[in-house]
Amino acid sequence: MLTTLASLHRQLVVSCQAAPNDPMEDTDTLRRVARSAVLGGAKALRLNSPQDIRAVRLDTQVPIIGIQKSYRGGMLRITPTFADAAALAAAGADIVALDCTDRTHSYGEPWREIVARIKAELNVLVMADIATLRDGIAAAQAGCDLIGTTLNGYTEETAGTTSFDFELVGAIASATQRPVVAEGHIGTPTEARRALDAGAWCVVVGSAITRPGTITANFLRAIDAPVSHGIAHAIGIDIGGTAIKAAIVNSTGEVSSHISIPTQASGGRAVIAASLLEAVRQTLATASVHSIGLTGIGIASAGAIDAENGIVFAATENLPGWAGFDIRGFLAGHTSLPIFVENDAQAAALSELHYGAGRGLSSFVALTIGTGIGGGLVVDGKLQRGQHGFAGTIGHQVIRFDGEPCNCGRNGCLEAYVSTAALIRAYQAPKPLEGDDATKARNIANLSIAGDPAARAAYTTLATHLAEGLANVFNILDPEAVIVSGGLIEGQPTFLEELQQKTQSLLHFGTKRPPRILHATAGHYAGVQGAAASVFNAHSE
Ligand SMILES: CC(=O)N[C@H](C=O)[C@@H](O)[C@H](O)[C@H](O)COP(=O)(O)O
Repeated sequence: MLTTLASLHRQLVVSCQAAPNDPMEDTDTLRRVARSAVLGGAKALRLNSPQDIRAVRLDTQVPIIGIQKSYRGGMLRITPTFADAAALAAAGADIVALDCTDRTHSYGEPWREIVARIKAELNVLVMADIATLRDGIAAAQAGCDLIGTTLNGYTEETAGTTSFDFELVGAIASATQRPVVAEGHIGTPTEARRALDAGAWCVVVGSAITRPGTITANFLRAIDAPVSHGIAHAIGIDIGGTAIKAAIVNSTGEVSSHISIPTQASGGRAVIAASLLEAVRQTLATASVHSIGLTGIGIASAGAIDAENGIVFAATENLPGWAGFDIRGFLAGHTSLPIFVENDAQAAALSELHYGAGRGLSSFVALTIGTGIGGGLVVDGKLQRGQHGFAGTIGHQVIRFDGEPCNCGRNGCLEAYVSTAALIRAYQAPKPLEGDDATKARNIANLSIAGDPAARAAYTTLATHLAEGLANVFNILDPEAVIVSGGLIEGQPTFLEELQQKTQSLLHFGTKRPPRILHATAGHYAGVQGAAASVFNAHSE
């Protein structure tokens, strides 16, 4: 039996079954399908009923996983009794699989009893068909030899899952140390390979190989999808400290079906990840309802991002526990769409490049001013991420030696002088403002727009400090422009002009090369658009 198990390691098992009442539901037909699969290289088969097993055994000695499907009471149960298991073993199955989910079964015997009797009375391995990690752990404790993800998506708890859950495989493998069979919803060779790389012992593929009706329907779905006239769509997601924005974005930058979900950042990594998943699920569902074919999912997140691997390299306590999180790996367990991850400020720069003030520019720096300063750097029409994702971190250049404390732990960073908090500090109010920092800053912004001298003076202070930083940027990089954005400076009548003059006066040979400072035009959804742009960019490369 151990050699059977060893022979399956990293191999493909083909499930040769037909849906009830399908024209393929015929033992001789499935026998031929099985023979063909073995000729093609399948190292094992999964078959339903003693009858099919006996027929296929006449042709091949490859291991057979035997099941007895039962649909009594309208509910599918795999191998509901010990007698079923014994009949499968007698017909030639090497492995008997049975339903080990913890849902209530309206008929048959308790699965633990069946497992115990198979182990005591039959000379076969036992495979647990499960739906969740919890089921997998229980099955391992009950002594099952293999654990298969077969029923993920088919129980009430997991209903709605129509793609393979790569994360589940890894989680069961590490929690149980048992061989895990990746089974159910594996639609392509790439997914089969990915399941093995995610920790599966072997892969079972059924419908994608042996059900012509399902394969045909899949082709038709793609053919019948609305004509897109060359316009692609992607999901764009922007993870911020308070909200996660998500939308469907087309390749011209148009944003639709946008939603916003509270990040609940104080809950830490698991809670933020759950909010992210919810945003992805809702947007995928919307795309599906409207039959919108998606090219991929782009995620913009605060923190320094290892874009190549889709991992958060470093993050501040605005997103507690976020540092080190494998965003791509996490989402890959829930969708087969390709996933791209960018830093949020770098995504905003991408958005300006493709859909905003950066169109037609080949080199620029885009800054977003808010609770801090985010920056993105574009050179020769390409976003520069740097070796660790930190390129464009304009906010942490020191402009005052021993100056104001910065939240990075140093003193005198530009960000300590140009931010929401800095604006509030600079505002010498006749009477103190009410509310939280965001409310206070909004009030100052409105007062300044209305011409209030104290508010205008606060903005002048901000411009004076930002000019120090921008002069450095122009001196070091000599870009075509700097593009600035952020609610704080939107609609401020004289801010940009003042900033431009102050920067020029500090700049080396400033009169010969007046710095070009532009307002961003991508707008409120810049992060979401930029995240989607990273998907389209990857496809055009
Ligand atoms: C839920 C259920 O009844 N699963 C059955 C189990 O044997 C089969 O119908 C599936 O075809 C098999 O699991 C392989 O999955 P997929 O066909 O998605 O590759």
